[in-house]
Amino acid sequence: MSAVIINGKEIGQEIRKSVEKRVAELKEQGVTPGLAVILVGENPASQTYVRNKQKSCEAIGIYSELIKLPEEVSEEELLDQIRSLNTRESIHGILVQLPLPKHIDEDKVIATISPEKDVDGFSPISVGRMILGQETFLPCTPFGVMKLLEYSGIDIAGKHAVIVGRSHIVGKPMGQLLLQKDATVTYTHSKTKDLPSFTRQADILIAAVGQPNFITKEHIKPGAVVIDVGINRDDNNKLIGDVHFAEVEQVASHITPVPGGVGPMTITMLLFNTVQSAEKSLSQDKSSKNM
Ligand SMILES: Nc1nc(=O)c2c([nH]1)NC[C@@H]1CN(c3ccc(C(=O)N[C@@H](CCC(=O)O)C(=O)O)cc3)C=[N+]21
Repeated sequence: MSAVIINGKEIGQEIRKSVEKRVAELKEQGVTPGLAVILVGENPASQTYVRNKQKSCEAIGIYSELIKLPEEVSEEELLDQIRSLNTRESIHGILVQLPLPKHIDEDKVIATISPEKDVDGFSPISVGRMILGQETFLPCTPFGVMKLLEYSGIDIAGKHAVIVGRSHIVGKPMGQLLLQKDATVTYTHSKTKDLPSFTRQADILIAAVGQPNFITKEHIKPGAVVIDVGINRDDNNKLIGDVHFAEVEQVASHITPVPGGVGPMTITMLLFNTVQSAEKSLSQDKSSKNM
């Protein structure tokens, strides 16, 4: 028996089509959704990601603007750029590509992005709203995973979800979103003792470790749903996940591949959030004019 492979590329395409329709409707009302991407320095991986984000925007009619800053840019100058984007009406989403150079305080930078334009969902206000179940932008990767589960017809309520990894941008918010859908959630991490004893209890396993092929069949309960959030490069610079796909595929009921699983969903939800932000600004505009 082998697992159903959850096709993130296909599900992402389907969602992008509906986002594209919303872009067209916004344009009919005179608004073009706009995303500003700030890239600091010359990190080749970051350059590739940013290019992909811009291409994806262009493909569905979202305006995207790249702000390239040199590696040595001062923190204050970066903060000024963000403050100026916060007030620009044509910009509905602001994304600061991570990681940032060491001399810049990442927390401070993220906290400067207006929560109303924080389409990454990384700011403390956005995270607080998410945990309280309030209206906010959800972080794109965990949001994308929720969509993968939904489109694949996987029930969450009452299921035991085990998260491996507790990063601010994936593990932590992932557990919160699953909790909101009534999963029983266990967080595990690098200090967890006897990891397999936890992961083997998972109906839904989220691997967000950052180590290639870390999750093997010994970690998996037969019939589990396995979501691989890992993006690692092997010796030949090939993209591989945190899950040993060939092995785990034999025991899981569903599994996401790398590439073609969670990755394409991350960008899809960024587009989704940007369009959502533009729609919101339009409706607020209308209501203020009616006052
Ligand atoms: N502020 C910020 N927001 C981010 O969302 C953010 C970031 N910084 N820094 C870096 C990570 C990484 N990330 C990915 C997005 C898409 C793919 C993706 O589409 N991957 C494809 C393959 C791409 C390839 O082949 O290189 C896939 O998995 O199928 C991967 C990784 C967003 N990140």
